[in-house]
Amino acid sequence: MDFTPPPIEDGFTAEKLFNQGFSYTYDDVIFLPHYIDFAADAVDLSTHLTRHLPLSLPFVASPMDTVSESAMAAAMASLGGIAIVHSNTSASSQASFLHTAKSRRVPILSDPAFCHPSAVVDHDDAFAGSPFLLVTETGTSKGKLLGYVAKRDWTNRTDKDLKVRDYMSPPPTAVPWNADLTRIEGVMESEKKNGVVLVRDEEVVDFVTKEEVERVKGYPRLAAAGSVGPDGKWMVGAAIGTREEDKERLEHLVKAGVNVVVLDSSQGNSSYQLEMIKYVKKVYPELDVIGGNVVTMYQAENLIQAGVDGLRVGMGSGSICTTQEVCAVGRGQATAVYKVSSIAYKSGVPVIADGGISNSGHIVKALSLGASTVMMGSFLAGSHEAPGAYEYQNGQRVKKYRGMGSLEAMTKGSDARYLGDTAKLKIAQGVVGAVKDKGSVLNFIPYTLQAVRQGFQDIGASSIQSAHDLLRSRVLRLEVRSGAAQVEGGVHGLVSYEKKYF
Ligand SMILES: NC(=O)C1=CN([C@@H]2O[C@H](COP(=O)(O)OP(=O)(O)OC[C@H]3O[C@@H](n4cnc5c(N)ncnc54)[C@H](O)[C@@H]3O)[C@@H](O)[C@H]2O)C=CC1
Ligand SMILES: O=c1[nH]c(=O)c2[nH+]cn([C@@H]3O[C@H](COP(=O)(O)O)[C@@H](O)[C@H]3O)c2[nH]1
Ligand SMILES: [K+]
Repeated sequence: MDFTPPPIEDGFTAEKLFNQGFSYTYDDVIFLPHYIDFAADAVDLSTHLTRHLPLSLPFVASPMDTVSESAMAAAMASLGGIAIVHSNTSASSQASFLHTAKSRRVPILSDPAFCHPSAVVDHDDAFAGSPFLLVTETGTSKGKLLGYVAKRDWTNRTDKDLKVRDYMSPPPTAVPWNADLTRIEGVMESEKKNGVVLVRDEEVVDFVTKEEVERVKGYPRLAAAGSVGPDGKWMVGAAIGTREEDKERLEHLVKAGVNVVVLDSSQGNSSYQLEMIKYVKKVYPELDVIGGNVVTMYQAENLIQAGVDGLRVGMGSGSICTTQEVCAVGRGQATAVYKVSSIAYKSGVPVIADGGISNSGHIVKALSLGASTVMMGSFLAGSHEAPGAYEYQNGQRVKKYRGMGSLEAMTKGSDARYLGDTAKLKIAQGVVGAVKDKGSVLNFIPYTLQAVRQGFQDIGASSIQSAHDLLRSRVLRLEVRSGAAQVEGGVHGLVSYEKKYF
């Protein structure tokens, strides 16, 4: 890697560009290409989420209730990234997201329901949204497995008044919880079965079908390892708030093996957050804590002094955010990422660029302006792994995606934090919407990663660290794009076209 500035002065350094009184976002700026002396495949995108938590992929799923629950957590960890499970639910149910994701080493999750052999299943509520009902001696996940009922078969039965034991299928073969796809597939083949159950410590954790194994096998393979913590399980993060009751929530999460916590707030530079950072670091010194959100150097410095291990950057930049409109505060995301990173790196605190990512170019920009990872909401919502069911809107298959500060999300759980304890008037800082079906993150994340590698190659950065070095040694040059330049940079002048990336 060559860090000598090009002999011919051209473009602006980030330092100059971001100190002119404008708030810029990703689309405003464009990098000038540099010099290529390595292959795109050689670009190493491994990184750190926090001081002590390495990732092989710089991608983080946002703590939102339409993005990150168990399935997203297992999928992101299997790819080498991580998900932060949301806290818009009870502490025990948030802990169960961790438990479920950490109970397997494959990104497959059918979340089966359980029942007793003498149960009569006369309503599909018994399946709790899962395709399978597992029948155990105790009627819970912890008893001996006696058989199972597939919802598909149950729906066609005319004798639903019978006890389950009278029509259940025999129990599938058990496989240890941490078996990988090859092993699971091997067992299915040798036993000539179309499904197996994953079992851990006498607990049945899931039912894996051949169909699901085939689906996952069809996705691109990443060379990078999955994110496995010191406990040998998938790494999963969790969001908490800054109220007294969040200390109890944290205790539940720590028991469930949480690998990192995010103090989830739009304005992290508060006495509440500073106190919570100190509390977490004192009570759980081994646990890394991410503070935020911040967009200024001053906010960042306060949290760094309080002891954060990572900083989440972004205020009002999210696709569902209305904070800048409602509160008149925030910052253009490119400026925010650059400014916060320029102070955080001096203390070795990694920055998470949160919000506003809608294409691979935005990821290249975030990482090259100093972030170590990107946190995404809308980019991952609408995927197979996001919570919720698909529906149709104007003939398009979509999934719901909503802001955590939308009226709907607040009504569901974040009421206390939004209303304050005494406030009577609810003001939303987010909207409820829908995003189109994107398929599985296991499919589109590897392609996105490859696009990011190509961007890195163009600017001459062979790793995230080298991108940061290019930035700080003033070799990286950029410019602001005028409105017309932005139009020119997009597809233009065609009567019709189809945008297809892979
Ligand atoms: N990144 C962004 O631009 C934004 C994100 N959001 C998301 O919405 C959700 C909620 O964000 P916020 O409203 O900022 O949550 P928050 O919990 O930080 O703040 C809600 C209210 O509770 C108060 N509060 C917090 N701790 C307190 C304590 N210990 N005692 C008394 N009052 C206390 C705060 O001052 C604020 O008035 C989060 O998921 C956040 O990520 C919301 C708006 C903007
Ligand atoms: O102003 C806001 N009101 C909200 O209701 C809200 N909910 C989430 N967020 C933030 O947006 C980020 C996700 O943004 P993207 O969809 O652009 O990835 C998230 O990661 C959050 O930082 C909110 N911001
Ligand atoms: K916005």
